[in-house]
Amino acid sequence: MAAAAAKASGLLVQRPVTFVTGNAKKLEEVRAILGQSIPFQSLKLDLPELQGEPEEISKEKARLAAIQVNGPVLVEDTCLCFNALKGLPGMCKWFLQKIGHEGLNNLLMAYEDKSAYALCAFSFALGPDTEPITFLGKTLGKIIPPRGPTDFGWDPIFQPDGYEQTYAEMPKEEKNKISHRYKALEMVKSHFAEAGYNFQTNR
Ligand SMILES: O=P(O)(O)OP(=O)(O)OP(=O)(O)OC[C@H]1O[C@@H](n2cnc3c(O)ncnc32)[C@H](O)[C@@H]1O
Ligand SMILES: [Mg+2]
Repeated sequence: MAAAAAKASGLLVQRPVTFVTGNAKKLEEVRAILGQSIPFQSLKLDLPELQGEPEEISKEKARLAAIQVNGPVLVEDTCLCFNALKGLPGMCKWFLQKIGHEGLNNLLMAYEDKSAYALCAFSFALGPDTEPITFLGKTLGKIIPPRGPTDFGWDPIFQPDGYEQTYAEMPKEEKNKISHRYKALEMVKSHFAEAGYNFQTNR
């Protein structure tokens, strides 16, 4: 709706888009994936670790971020989901911090099925008074004992289907071509192109 309105009126949005996250590694990937395609500024803010369905968490993050920024925001919520556990643990930041890579492997010890998926839900809101729109990206893979650098979340224990390397072992450019985040951002890009937003980059 908001997108259609923006297009129909050739809406010039008086503010830049702000990507809100407390996670520097996410920001790095979003920058690399978007390049110059969507100019944005970033704001480091620790939004609450909400519970619920990924799409709903992401939308709520966007609502909270739009209130703080009082302008257009982009946020994302990412989770690692185990098929044997019917999509759990869903993974919030604290869960990973407490249980660690080994704990996550142990969770699956009792199951033969080690398959999993990484799910990324981006949400975009034009401002505090508009309903956020959500874009999902999903990459299938499996959970393995950790391999590779440990600087980004659960990357060392997630091996995408069709690859012999974990996300952590892959060159960044490779991850950014197949990742859950990349797929969701492709949809964000299409939406922005279709809506024809014209964001002002200075206030
Ligand atoms: O401020 P936000 O954007 O919420 O940043 P966050 O670090 O809290 O991020 P999430 O709640 O979306 O993510 C939950 C956990 O998943 C981790 N994570 C997110 N994306 C990841 C990726 O692409 N690879 C590995 N771990 C990731 C992240 O480090 C957290 O520990
Ligand atoms: Mg979070």
